[in-house]
Amino acid sequence: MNLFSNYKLSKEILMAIDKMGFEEPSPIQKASIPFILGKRDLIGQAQTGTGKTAAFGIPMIEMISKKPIIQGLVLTPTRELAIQVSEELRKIAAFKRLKILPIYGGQPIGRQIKALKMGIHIIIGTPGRVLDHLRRNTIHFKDIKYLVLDEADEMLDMGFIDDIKEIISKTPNDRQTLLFSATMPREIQKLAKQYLKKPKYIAINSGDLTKPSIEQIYYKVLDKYKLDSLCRIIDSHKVSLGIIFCRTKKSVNELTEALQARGYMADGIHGDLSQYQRNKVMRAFKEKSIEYLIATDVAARGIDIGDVSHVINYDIPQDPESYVHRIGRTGRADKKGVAITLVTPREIKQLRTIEKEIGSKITPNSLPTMEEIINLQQLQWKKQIQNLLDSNRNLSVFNNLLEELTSDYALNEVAAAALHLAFNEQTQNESLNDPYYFGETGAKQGMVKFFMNIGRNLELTPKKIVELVSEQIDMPIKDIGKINIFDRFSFIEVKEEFAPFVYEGLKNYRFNGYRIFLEPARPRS
Ligand SMILES: Nc1ncnc2c1ncn2[C@@H]1O[C@H](COP(=O)(O)OP(=O)(O)OP(=O)(O)O)[C@@H](O)[C@H]1O
Ligand SMILES: [Mg+2]
Repeated sequence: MNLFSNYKLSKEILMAIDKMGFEEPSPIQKASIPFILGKRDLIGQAQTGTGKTAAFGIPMIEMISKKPIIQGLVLTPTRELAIQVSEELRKIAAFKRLKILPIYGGQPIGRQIKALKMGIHIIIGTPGRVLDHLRRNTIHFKDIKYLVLDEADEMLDMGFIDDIKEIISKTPNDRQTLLFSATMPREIQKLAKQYLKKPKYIAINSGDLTKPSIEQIYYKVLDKYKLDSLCRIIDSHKVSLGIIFCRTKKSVNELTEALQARGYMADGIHGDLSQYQRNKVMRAFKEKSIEYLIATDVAARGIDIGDVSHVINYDIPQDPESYVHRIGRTGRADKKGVAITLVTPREIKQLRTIEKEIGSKITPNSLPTMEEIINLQQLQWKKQIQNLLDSNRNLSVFNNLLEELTSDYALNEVAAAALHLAFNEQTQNESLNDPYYFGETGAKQGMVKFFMNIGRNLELTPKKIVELVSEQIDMPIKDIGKINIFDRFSFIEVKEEFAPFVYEGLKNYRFNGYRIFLEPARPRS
């Protein structure tokens, strides 16, 4: 028996829920559906991917009458989310046959005006475009009974607040108002009380903003090796679909180009692209014709694509809320997911702040070595070769070539050379991540000491060494530790968490053609 039938829902709605494959209500649905049916205002907070859309969608669609006037309004912060929410609500309303229309910027307004004349029941819109229609008098909200702010904290955030206030002022006072988000900062709750009548506050797992089904890890990387590090990371994980977040539109463009040039199936999305392009990229990603979606925070909130196995913060998010929403694009409904954050030396503090705010730990991981990646790739090659051989595909075009080669070389030599060529030059790169020693080295507690031999770089003054080292690790050395210089031999002692950066930044460093030799100080025996 479908557990949704415990609620006072009509047959049309229950049939739709059944068809959507929902067997039992999620915790936020359990808590909100009866409450909303009871006509009360509500602030609902529950983790990402736990069904907040249906939590407001089911009772709202239940209560809306078939009379063809606009009775429901859902506001969302982005166009992609408006499209997605209207798709989900259409499924819920499939048998009741309500007309549901997304209206958002970037779409020809004429087409929307025409559609609005078709007798629409529910509008899902972005604030700017909704306001545009209100001002043109092409939309009327005097019969609105239900107003939902999805991603309420984002919606009420400074940039949107005036638009939202103006929209709300055009709706009747006796409307029911519902706010939903995975994050609900305290200020927002206060502000919300202005617009809600005696709202009930429902929070599911509010102490733990992120889901245990999302594995959270981070890698320490240096800015100059970021792209390389990213490639190593994604090559060593089994990514089925990945969203890679960048801070700016420019870095989305640059990373997209760099990944495409390296043969990854990647495409970018951000607010400066045409809506046509944005829709095209989203569709390609959903259909899996691209594997990596490179995005700004425009894709951070609400987007629900079930098979996203990995979210990668190429640039660390600006605030803990953004982190929560970004990583919530994976591990949705009952699925598992992996969230990876790249952290440069200057960003360590920010990572700690995020950890503190979200109330869970982000585990450090070390970059896979070249050897590990080669092993992994060899496995993939093996599989591909086996598949090709098993497919009985006709490969006779190579017979002549093979005959010529095998008259001079052994067959296994020829095969190995062919594999080498196919396998490309990657094998020649050196590892970025040789293991280093973290033991008792005479370093102070919580510090790691490296032995540094500057070879015959005799013109290196102590001041110059400090300067060069700071430059290489992208951080003033005085901020993270110190250097002791004794003639050609020196020690660098740094806080433990910065040790990987120092090692990665210095171990292959050359000055005037001489390599600076760096090795972790051995424990005193
Ligand atoms: N009761 C249910 N049983 C099974 N699947 C469900 C149920 N409710 C919702 N889902 C599915 O779970 C997925 C996530 O739902 P939804 O997008 O509403 O999450 P959300 O809580 O709004 O997340 P976010 O905070 O990221 O916006 C959707 O694909 C939805 O269809
Ligand atoms: Mg949502």
